[in-house]
Amino acid sequence: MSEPGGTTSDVGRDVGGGVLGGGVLGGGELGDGVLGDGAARTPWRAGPLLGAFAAAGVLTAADVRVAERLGALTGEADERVRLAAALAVRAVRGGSVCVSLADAVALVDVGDPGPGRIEAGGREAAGPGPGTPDAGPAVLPWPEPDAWAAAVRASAMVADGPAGPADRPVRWVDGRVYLDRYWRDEQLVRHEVDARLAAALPADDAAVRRAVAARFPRPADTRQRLAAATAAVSRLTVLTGGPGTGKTTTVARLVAVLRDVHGTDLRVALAAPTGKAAARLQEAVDAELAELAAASGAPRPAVLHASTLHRLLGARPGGGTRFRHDRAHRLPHDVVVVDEASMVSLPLLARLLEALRPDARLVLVGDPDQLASVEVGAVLGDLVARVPPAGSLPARLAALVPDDAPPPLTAAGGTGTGPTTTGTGTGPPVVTDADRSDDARDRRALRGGVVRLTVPHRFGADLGALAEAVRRGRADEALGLLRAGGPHVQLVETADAAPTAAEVGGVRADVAAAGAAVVAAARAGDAAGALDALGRHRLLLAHRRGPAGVALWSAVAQRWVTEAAGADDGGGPWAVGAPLLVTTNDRTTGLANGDTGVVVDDGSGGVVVAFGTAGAPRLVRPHRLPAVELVHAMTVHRAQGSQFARVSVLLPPATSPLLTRELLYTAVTRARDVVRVVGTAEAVQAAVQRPVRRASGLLFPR
Ligand SMILES: Nc1ncnc2c1ncn2[C@@H]1O[C@H](COP(=O)(O)OP(=O)(O)OP(=O)(O)O)[C@@H](O)[C@H]1O
Repeated sequence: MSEPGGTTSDVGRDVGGGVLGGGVLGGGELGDGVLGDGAARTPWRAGPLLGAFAAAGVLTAADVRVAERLGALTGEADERVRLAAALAVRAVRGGSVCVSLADAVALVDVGDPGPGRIEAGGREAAGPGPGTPDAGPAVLPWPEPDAWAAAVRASAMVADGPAGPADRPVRWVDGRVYLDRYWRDEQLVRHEVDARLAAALPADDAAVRRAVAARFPRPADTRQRLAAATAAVSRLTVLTGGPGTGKTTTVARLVAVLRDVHGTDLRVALAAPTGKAAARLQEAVDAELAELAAASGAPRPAVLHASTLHRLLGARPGGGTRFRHDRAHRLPHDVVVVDEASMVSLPLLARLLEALRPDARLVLVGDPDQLASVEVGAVLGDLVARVPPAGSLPARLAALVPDDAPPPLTAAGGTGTGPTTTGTGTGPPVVTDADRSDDARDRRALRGGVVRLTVPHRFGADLGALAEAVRRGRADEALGLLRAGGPHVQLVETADAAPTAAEVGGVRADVAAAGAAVVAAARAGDAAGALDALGRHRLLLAHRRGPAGVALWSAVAQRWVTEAAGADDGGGPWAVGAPLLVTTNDRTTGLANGDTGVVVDDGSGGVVVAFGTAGAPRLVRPHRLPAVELVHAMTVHRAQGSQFARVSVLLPPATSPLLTRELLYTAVTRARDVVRVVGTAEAVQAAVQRPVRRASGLLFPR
């Protein structure tokens, strides 16, 4: 398991390590080399069936090699079974937990570009990826479905159903095919989450009511009060909402409510998937808690430290999938809050749930409409969308905060128990029309401890409306809002996918102004000022390479800044004012992959690099730094968990497989004040119309 921003070979390691490292088949058979760098270029000896899928670009060499190896190790020669395994490996590379064999045909049919093209972390594959135009069901020798399913279920490679043997590398559950390791993680999450929701916690109702009312006094704070009450009586709270809807504020006050009720000794951990997000969380929560204390005349509470999830769990040197805290060595905390939970992968959530004390409260906070984890799973989205088991939570909340809790769903509306499931009890949930409204969905999700905040407090109305149109998949509306523009929204509609110099004139002005301000502050030795200026504007792209990629545009932006700032040192990585991105995790300095900093004059002829926030800069000497690169532009994936006053997003051509609804939504919502979208109308529409689909079994009853 790698931290966010992990490479494709990290994902490969996950697959190989999971299948074999778990001891199922003996160690080390599938090392990094199988899925690691260069695998796609390595020739392989595929049988005719897998060879056909590989030749069509649906499978990569890595998919095929893993499947063939598993076949050899389990004595399974049937190519149809190996094909199912290869499709499961392919699914994992694309972020899915499993593959539904029935859907696999349709996915390729609709031109799914495949995970080889949409790599984890938004990386593009070096060579042509799966889903090249000539791939399609007409030319692919798909096995006959019933015979295929029967062969898979009967195979020695495959465990059939949840009760199937525990020592098989692949598992079949109701038509879904998993690499077994991910099925186990999914089961763990399912069981732990359901156990947390099964029974509401006892609480002093009067004390909870008093604290909730005191901490959220405004009449309009309804959903925030509901969230705090949920955290008071549920061992799982999922707090969701778009940017600026008050999630962080709610977290701080929710902690205050829990302390009011349970005492200030309550051990609270704040965590986030990235160091950057953790720093933001800590700063915001501490500021809010200090303000609350000041307002009530209480002494300022001790600072609540936030850390990355990996650090909280006790990552071991060298990474790996095991942490110091696990089922045998639980975390000591009474409350664990995880921000930016949309970036948490299924395996990482599984490890966290294992490490939590059963009586500890878990509060997951995030925006499920953003890009999901760079690794496997879209677990926040799944927890919000799944049909939770019936529990006592809604009734408990209705009793505790009657004015804020929505009335329970009624059977008359067909929604009394939420969407029904098909007769076999194993099919997908059937959702009636009455269930589809936001209101019905929110009420149903409350059974799962999910509270969605809906009122944006920070966004300009035009920016909020744009984000909402993108989130809801309304392409024409999103394009209309962009074209109409406003104080917080700009569209530079380009004639061609590649913008002209005139079309990026505004981007250039913003890049140059922010960059020159960074350089000026850095030259003056003003670390806080440099970090502040660094957050004024960010250029975002979908791709790393190519004409619409970070590599090219970062170089262009660097030239703009160098010209604007009159830098005479070429703007290299140690030039004063150079913006740096950390590209690996480093225990010595505590810097994490994704942290950004600025090279600052140290006042005595040398330089230091300032990281952290303007409020609390951290200075690190260059020789102590882990791997860094210049960051005049970054991918949208990288920007997740950060916000900037102004954002310019350069869209790739409409045909780019990276151009998805989640990507555009995440890009747009990185802006605190103004977003500028540069691209063709087709690109905007293509993005909004293309939601990412990640297969997972969490949405199903088992
Ligand atoms: N109930 C409320 N009434 C008025 N203002 C609020 C309320 N809750 C939060 N705010 C304000 O709204 C702004 C955004 O809140 P906050 O940062 O908590 O949102 P967020 O959802 O965490 O945003 P992001 O996703 O961008 O981190 C802050 O200025 C906060 O003080």
